[in-house]
Amino acid sequence: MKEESTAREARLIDGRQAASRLRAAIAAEVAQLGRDHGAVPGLAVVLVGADPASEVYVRAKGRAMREAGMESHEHRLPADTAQETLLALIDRLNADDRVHGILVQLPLPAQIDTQAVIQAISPDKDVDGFHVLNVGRLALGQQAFVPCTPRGCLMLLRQVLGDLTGKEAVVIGRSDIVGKPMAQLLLGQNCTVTLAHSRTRDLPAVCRRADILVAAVGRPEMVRADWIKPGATVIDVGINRIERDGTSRLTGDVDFAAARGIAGAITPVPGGVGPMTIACLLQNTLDAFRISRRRAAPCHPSSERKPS
Ligand SMILES: Nc1nc2c(c(=O)[nH]1)N[C@@H](CN(C=O)c1ccc(C(=O)N[C@@H](CCC(=O)O)C(=O)O)cc1)CN2
Repeated sequence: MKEESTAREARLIDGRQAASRLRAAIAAEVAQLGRDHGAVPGLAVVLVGADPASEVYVRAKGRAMREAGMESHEHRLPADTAQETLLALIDRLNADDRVHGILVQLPLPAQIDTQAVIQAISPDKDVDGFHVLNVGRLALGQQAFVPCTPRGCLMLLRQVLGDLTGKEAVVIGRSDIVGKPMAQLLLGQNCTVTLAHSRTRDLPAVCRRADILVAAVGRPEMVRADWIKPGATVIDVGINRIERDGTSRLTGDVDFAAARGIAGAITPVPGGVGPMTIACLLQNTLDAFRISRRRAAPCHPSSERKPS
């Protein structure tokens, strides 16, 4: 007789499915905008050099934009592009009315100062949410463009847990792109947040406190099963390509196979957070489009002060 396993397995958080639902809803809104106003949201994606992973992501972004009925303006520059050339392109895109969002694919080649480029993007077109104004607005709890990966993580968490109030959340990794904005978003959801990093003392013990554990360190399978509180929700942001037994495969920052026996719910890699990053880029572009239309709208006569 076949022996039945009694081991409980964590619920799998399907990022592909969630992303595909979000993309379908965005496509429907874009179609409606076209019917009502004859207008199309547009995103400019700038790729400098030919990093193979960046090539894959930029192609995926262009495809997703077109599938949602939006315009994708791709700008590919050689790896030895001078910073002034890139800044001049950003200036042109800032002034282009067909471009509602601007994204410069990271990482950039070493001769370019990444911060100088990001800060040159108009904050109203900063669909990556990396401009200092959007970072500050997020920290103050104001309306801001939120970086796509943490925005996607929060959507998945809300889908699984609903209200996050009072939850203990631990974020491992303090990057500007994921760790820091993720911590801000969780604070905004009334979680008790610990932002842990490579110098955190007794990291496993800190992680074991977490109802919500977000791993964003870029170290393959660093988070072991005994770091996880039973029943916790685990979001794995890591995308690490590793070679094993002569083949290459993607793995996250969490030891998925072992963690699945302890966690309550967990994202896989691939198929978890990654697809949500691109879906949230579409959402941010649609948001940028709406903001630009509100700015351009003439003042409605009925809102003007009437003579007394
Ligand atoms: N300007 C930006 N640069 C970068 C960002 C960003 O948000 N803005 N994030 C990452 C890369 N990234 C988007 O650009 C990204 C990474 C992964 C995925 C994804 O869908 N991953 C798949 C696996 C894909 C594969 O096989 O390699 C998955 O996890 O299922 C999408 C976007 C760095 N740069």
